Order: sequence, then C-alpha cells, then structure tokens
Amino acid sequence: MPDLSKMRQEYVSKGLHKEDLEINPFKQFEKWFNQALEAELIEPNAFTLSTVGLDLKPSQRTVLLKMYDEKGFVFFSNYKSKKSHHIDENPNVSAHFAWLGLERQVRIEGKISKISKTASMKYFLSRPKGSQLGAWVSHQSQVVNSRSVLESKFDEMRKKFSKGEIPFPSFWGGYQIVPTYFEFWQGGLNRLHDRFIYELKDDETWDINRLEP
Ligand SMILES: Cc1cc2nc3c(=O)[nH]c(=O)nc-3n(C[C@H](O)[C@H](O)[C@H](O)COP(=O)(O)O)c2cc1C
Repeated sequence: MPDLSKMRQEYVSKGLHKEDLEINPFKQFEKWFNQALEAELIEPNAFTLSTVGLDLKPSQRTVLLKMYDEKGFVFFSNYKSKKSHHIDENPNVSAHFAWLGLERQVRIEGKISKISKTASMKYFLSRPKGSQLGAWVSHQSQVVNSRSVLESKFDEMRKKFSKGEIPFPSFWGGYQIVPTYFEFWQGGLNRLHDRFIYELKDDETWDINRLEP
C-alpha cells in the first residue's frame, strides 16, 4: 500500500471572505457551480446524497443534479430503490458536492420530496431512448443473478416499446431537496480553511456565520 500518511495537498487558493459571499446561498451556489463548469471539472453536477432510514443507519450514493433554482435541487431516480425507502421513512437528507479541483466543497442539508409527475415526465421524455429503457429495466437496488439478465430484459423492453414513444414508468421520477442549511468550504494555507454556513431563519432570511476549520 502506498504511504497515505505522506499524501498531502497544500491548498493555495486566495480564500473565501465574508464580503465576497452572496447574501442568498442559492446565488452563492450558482456562482461556485458556474466556476466549477468554467474549470471543466469532471461531472460538477455529481453529488453525494446521504439518507437515513428508520434503522438509523446512514447510506450514501452519487446522483446527478439535473435542475436547481431557489426552490431546491432536483435529481432523478427509481422510486423503489434503497434511497427511496429511506426517503419514505425520513425526508431529512444531506447533499455533498466535492469540487476538489477548486479546493472546494459544498454541504447542503434539508428536506426532500418527490417533484410532480408532470415535471418528472417532462424530463423523462427529454432523455435518450437508451436511458429511458434503462429506467424500465432496472429494479434498482435489488439483487440480480447476472448482467445477462439485465441485457435480456433490455432487449425485451426495446422490442416491446419499438413503436412510438417509450411510456413513462410510474416507479421513476424526480426528487427535490429544499435546503435549510448550506456550507461553503474553501481550502486554505496551513489547514486554515474558510468555512461559511447559511442557516434558514423563521423569517425566511439566512444567517451567515464563519466556522472554524
Ligand atoms: C457519477 C454517478 C452518477 C449517478 N447518478 C445517479 C442518478 O442521477 N440517479 C440515480 O438514481 N443513481 C445514480 N447513480 C447511481 C447511484 O450512485 C446508486 O448506485 C443508485 O442510485 C442506487 O442507490 P441506492 O441503492 O442507495 O438507492 C450515479 C452513480 C454515479 C457514480
């Protein structure tokens, strides 16, 4: 095994200052997201979604952000997957974007719910046919004996839906995370990183505070 204790990245960015922050965390997210795009980071819209079910055991997985606005952050998934079972049991989730090429991370916490069927359908219809069929094929998070089972099912579905549009699967759709908390982290020299949190207050404005690194 390589000596991991010697792996050390010095963070050299100019830091994050309170006066540079947007008052609105969605605007701050947008600013950083655009910079992640400009920096051509790999899949900047990929984030880690954490859920906790009734068994209180946390679980994480990567999903892709497909839309965001000041209402929340949207991704799509199978509504019968492990994440969905957790979400049915407990709507409190967290999202984590690691933009390491910019020495940044963003943490978001909030409540999640399904988006409307109409909005899910609209996105489903915009997907490539292969992805649409993939949604039909996968009983996401269930055990399958072999890859060939999936490939045969894919062929079966392709034949079944060869004419016209592929119908919308009722067990698939979008989720929206509505944040109550954001943290923007910027790596700093000598491990003195900059961390700013935004917490939603009762009057719908956001409290901004710096955290120790
Ligand atoms: C880069 C990347 C992007 C992914 N995007 C999604 C996604 O948008 N939606 C999704 O359901 N799964 C996505 N996955 C797969 C999930 O990480 C996960 O394997 C799957 O959703 C099942 O998770 P669960 O068993 O916890 O429900 C992605 C995986 C990777 C590595």
